[in-house]
Formats: sequence, C-alpha cells, structure tokens
Amino acid sequence: MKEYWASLASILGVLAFCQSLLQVIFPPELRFASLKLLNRIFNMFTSYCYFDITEIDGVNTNELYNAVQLYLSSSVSISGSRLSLTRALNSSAITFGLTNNDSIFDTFNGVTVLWEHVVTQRQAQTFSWRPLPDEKRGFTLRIKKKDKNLILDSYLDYIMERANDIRRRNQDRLLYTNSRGGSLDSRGHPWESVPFKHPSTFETLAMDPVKKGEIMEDLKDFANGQSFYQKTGRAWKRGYLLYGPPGTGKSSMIAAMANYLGYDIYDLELTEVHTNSELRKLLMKTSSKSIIVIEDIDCSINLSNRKKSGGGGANPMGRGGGYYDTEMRSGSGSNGEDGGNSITLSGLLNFTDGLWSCCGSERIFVFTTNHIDKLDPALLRSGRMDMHIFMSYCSFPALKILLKNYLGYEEGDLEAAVLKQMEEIVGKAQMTPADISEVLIKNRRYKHKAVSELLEALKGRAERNLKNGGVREKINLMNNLELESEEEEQEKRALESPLEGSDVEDSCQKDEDEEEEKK
Ligand SMILES: Nc1ncnc2c1ncn2[C@@H]1O[C@H](COP(=O)(O)OP(=O)(O)OP(=O)(O)O)[C@@H](O)[C@H]1O
Ligand SMILES: [Mg+2]
Repeated sequence: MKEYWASLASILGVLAFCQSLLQVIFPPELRFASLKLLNRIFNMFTSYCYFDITEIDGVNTNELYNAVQLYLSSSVSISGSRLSLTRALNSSAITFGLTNNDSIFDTFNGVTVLWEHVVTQRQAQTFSWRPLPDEKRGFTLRIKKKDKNLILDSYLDYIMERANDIRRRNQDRLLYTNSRGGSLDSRGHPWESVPFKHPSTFETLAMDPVKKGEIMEDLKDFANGQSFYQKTGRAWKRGYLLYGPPGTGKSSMIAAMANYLGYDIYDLELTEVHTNSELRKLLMKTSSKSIIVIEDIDCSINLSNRKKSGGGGANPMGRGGGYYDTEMRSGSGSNGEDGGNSITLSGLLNFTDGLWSCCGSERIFVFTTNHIDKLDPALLRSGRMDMHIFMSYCSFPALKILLKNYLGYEEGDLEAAVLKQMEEIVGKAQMTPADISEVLIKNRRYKHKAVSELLEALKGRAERNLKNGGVREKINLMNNLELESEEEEQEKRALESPLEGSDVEDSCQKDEDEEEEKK
C-alpha cells in the first residue's frame, strides 16, 4: 500500500513538473492543449475536484467571491500567523480574511473542504471598459469527488446566506433622505445617505411592555415571513401608523425598529417631492430590508384635496364614481393651492400599496402623525396600514423603564412608598416620556433629587390637569348650555319664521291685488 501511494505521489509530482515546464517552453496554443491533456490525466489520478471562484467574472464583480471572502472571515481563527484585515465602507467592524495564497479547511454537514486564496499577477492588460486590478484574485475550493453533489447543492447557498448576514451585521445602518428634491447624484441616485447611529432600542423605549412585545413579535414574524407572503400571494411589506402627542416616542420607535431588524431607513420628505412619478422613482431606488418613513403625514401633504376636487364629493368614504381617478387628475398642485406641489393622495396610496410598491421586497412603511383624526380614511382602512400604534402619555410601566434608563434604577431599588405614589399619580399627570426624560436628565447625577423633582413635576401636572379639567368641564357645561339655548332660539325662530314668511307673502299678494284693482 505504501508503495502505491509513493508511486502515485511521484506520478503527480512529475505531472506538476511537466505542467510548469510546458508553461515556459511552448507557445500559448500548444501550451493550452497540452495543459488540458495533462489536467485530464491529473484528474484521473486524484480523488478531488476543484472549483475556481474568481474575483472578476468578465468585467463584472463576482458576488460569490465577495461572499466567500466574508464567509471565511467568520471562520478563520484569529490564531493564524498572517491574516488580512479589512474595513468596508460604512462599516464599523473589521473583518479578517485569508492572505494571498493561504488556505483554510472548512467543514459543512460533516464534510471537510479546502479553500485556497489564489493571487497571481495579471498579464498584459486585455481590453476592458473599466480598468482591472493588477492582481487576479480568486478562491479555489477543493472537494472530494464523492462529496461534490452533496456539498454543492447547499454549501454555496449557505455561504451566500451567511455572507449576507455578516454584511448586515458589520455594516452600519444608513439613513437616507431625499432633501435634494428630485435631483440625482452622479450615480443617478435621488437619495443621500449618512450612517444611522440612533441608540434607541426596544429595551430603552418606554412603553407598555405587553404592547412592545406584540410589536416586536409582529416585526420578527414579518422579517421571517418570506414563505408566508409568497404562499398567500401578498407583497412582502408591512405598514405601521404611529400616532400620539408630540414627545411620546414615535421617532424613537422607528429607530428602535430599524435597530431591531437591522434595516436601513428612508426618511421621505414629501414636501420635497413634486409629482407622483417622482415619488415612484424614489420608491424604485429604495433597497429591500428597509423602513420607509413619512413623518407627520398630516402636515406633509394636503390630504383633504379630494374634498376640494369637483368629483371627490363630500363623503370621505366614497370610493365609487372614480374617486381615485378624480383624485389623480385633481392634485392640489394642479390648482396651485399647494405651491406647485402636485403630489396627491392617490399617488401616495400607489406608493405604499400599488404595483410599484412591490419592486424590491421586505419593506416596512411607517407613517407618523400627531392628529390621526386629520388623516383621510383611505389611509386608515385595514390592509393599508397593518398596525395602528398609539403612543400615549407615560404610563407607570413606561416610567419604570425611564427610571432604569436614566438613573439605573431597577425594580426593587426605589422605596415602595415612592413607587406607589408615582403609580397613583402618573396617569393623572399626563406627561410625555419626553417631559419625564427632561426632568431625569437634568438631575441624573443626583438620583434622589431626580426622583423627588420628578414626583413634584408629576404632582404639579396632575393638579393642573385637575384644575384645567374642572375649568374645561365648566366651559364644556357652559358651551352645552349656550348650545342648548342657541338651539332653542333657532327652534323658536324656525317656528316663527313660517309665520313671518307667510306675512311677507301675504303682504306681497295684497300689494299685487291692489295694483290689479287699480288697473
Ligand atoms: N417612549 C419613549 N421612550 C423613551 N424615550 C422617549 C420616549 N418618548 C420620547 N422619548 C424621549 O423624548 C425625545 C423625543 O421623542 P421622539 O422624538 O421619539 O417623540 P415623537 O413622538 O417622535 O415626537 P414628535 O411627534 O414631536 O415627532 C427622544 O429623544 C427620547 O429621548
Ligand atoms: Mg417624531
């Protein structure tokens, strides 16, 4: 047996020697033919097969090369004697990789494979539309012939998937804006981006834990729901409407969503968009795994424009009679009421719901508003915004989260009596998490003072609300009384008016009769 291996090794050695000799002596055509022949003989004796994954495929970058590089960076042990270190654009993480002509073993489904990073100098520059790097880089994958099918079926898919995960984890999230209006940058992009570093997370977000849990679950289900959306024939997107008073955490919630799912954010400034087609182009240039945000939607666009349009009618729910068509044609800009901004509600609905909304996938739309009552029912109907989330004034569970965030107080750290007082009063105080955060930040170095000032602030607001509430009740009562007396007056007038009317009619008739008689 030993002898067999020795002779096989010497044959392979001779073949390798012949290969390199051929490269030096023969002209290219002959060299190519003989290399092919030698490779065949070589393949007959070896139990391995090899796959080359080059960095550049023709003139295009080979995605698989980048994926393998990233994938191997997660399995290369830091103990290696020489590793290459890279930090990608928009990334705060450093990745390790194989240096030139280095190799590494990897195991997948119990099968061991060998990866080699092959770097050679590029020979005379061939014609290309774009300059190619001086070095030719590629990975060679060595697999036992018997494992070839087993591994190729799923191994490469697995690598692509893992690489995408790593890329997402390493890359900073981006915040895009369309503040340049409709103009494009040098690469034809309408969006400008900056690294997104908002620290808000669901852990720091002060709100009812049950509601928070529901939202997190909904987001996770959405992100893992590719097959569900495929199966049910729905576009893979979801809409959230966040509403509530200012300072209750709507923007913080969006940041928490992005950080939770690892999505980018597209902050769409509707006032910068001039036409529906511009809106569509912006949508087409968003990437998947992103959150498209329209803040203060009630202020961004004249959503009541359909009422002003002739065909819209006054019935806000009226969808018959070509309601949307009329809307399309009669954007507020067309009649100049909106400073030339002709984006319409139907354009917006098409943006979130129409066929164009499906270019790309795994996208979340978030609208925020302080006045849900001002929104058009078409925006609120079920299926359009899948979840309506009310961001309310600070509740007791939310208050506990803020105390933990700013003062580091856990559940048992505060006196039970103080907590009880807070619990009783926080609902009546109607303070937003932003208000409470202000008090806590101001005194964060002196925890006791922070707590006592917070209690004072809560009490003060509760009392004021009670007084205002009392006054408001009185005003409402007076208003009601006034209304009632006004209604009574109107009724009286209505009852009297037919008499007055008949009087007038009668006198007119009398005058006419008299004139007739005179004639
Ligand atoms: N629920 C919350 N949890 C934690 N912090 C909050 C919360 N709500 C508000 N804050 C704090 O208050 C500040 C303002 O909050 P945010 O901008 O999220 O409010 P908003 O609801 O978007 O207000 P607006 O309606 O004015 O846009 C944030 O910087 C954050 O620190
Ligand atoms: Mg906000």
